[in-house]
Amino acid sequence: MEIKAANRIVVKVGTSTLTHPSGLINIRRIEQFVKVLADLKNMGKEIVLVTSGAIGVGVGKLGLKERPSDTRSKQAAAAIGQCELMYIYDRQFSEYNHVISQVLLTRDVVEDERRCALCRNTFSRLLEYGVIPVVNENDTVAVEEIEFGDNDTLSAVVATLCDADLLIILSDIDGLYTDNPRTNPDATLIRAVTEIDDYILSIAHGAGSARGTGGMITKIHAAEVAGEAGIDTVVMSGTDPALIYRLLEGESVGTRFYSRQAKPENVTA
Ligand SMILES: Nc1ncnc2c1ncn2[C@@H]1O[C@H](COP(=O)(O)OP(=O)(O)O)[C@@H](O)[C@H]1O
Ligand SMILES: N[C@@H](CCC(=O)OP(=O)(O)O)C(=O)O
Repeated sequence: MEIKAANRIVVKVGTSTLTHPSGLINIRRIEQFVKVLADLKNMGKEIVLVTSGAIGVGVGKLGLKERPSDTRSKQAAAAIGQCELMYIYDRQFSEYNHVISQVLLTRDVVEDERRCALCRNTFSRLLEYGVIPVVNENDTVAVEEIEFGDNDTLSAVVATLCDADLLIILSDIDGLYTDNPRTNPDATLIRAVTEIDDYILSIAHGAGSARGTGGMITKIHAAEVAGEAGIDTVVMSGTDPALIYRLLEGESVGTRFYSRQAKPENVTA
């Protein structure tokens, strides 16, 4: 599918895009980001937002000096931060007259047919109502993402559950490079990936900052999960949210992972 034609879009934003190096929320970034999503909605697109940041916001609210390293404290911080995070989004989206909803999930919902169907029903009705679902992991009942990872895999699961046309993963880096550009200055950006093979898996490494958790490898796994459902994934920088417009206008932005069903004819990886 041409990116321009994508109508139902899942956008995932991570902690390192939403927060300053201090760990506190990056107000300007969130404002710009919400404005772009609200505008896309006004253009007729259906938007589902998968957002991290609960722990970061909770840490700020508790006045802790740094992000805790033990799971129990991270769960508590997430529980505290989640409502503040939703309050921030609700206030921002309300400025543009958009209604949001909170959906807390665990990525294993897809393993149970009934739970999977319940999630699908909720998403489809929310989208019919014209609401923007705002999704995060339920960190009280699952700890995989806060212990090992990120919300990247969750975003792919959500894209599948919503039958999305496109998954956009906003990162602190502008796409997949031939090596981690933070450690190898000669690494170059890969514009298109038509197959997630051993080479692609070998160049994707872990997180690059104290606030990032999954790194590139979890984004590749997310692209794999989405790809199996016929959904393309774009990994791109979240630094300038307005870049999403350029992507949706058809410009080559970030790294595009083509799903199995959507291999283009003239793309070189
Ligand atoms: N091949 C690669 N190409 C690009 N970034 C890579 C690669 N391997 C590892 N990385 C690291 O992955 C990081 C992005 O993931 P992460 O730190 O989890 O942040 P976020 O979830 O906000 O995108 C990059 O900043 C970079 O340091
Ligand atoms: N669900 C948690 C943690 C998930 C997390 O750190 O993900 P990410 O920032 O995408 O690597 C939160 O909202 O803080």
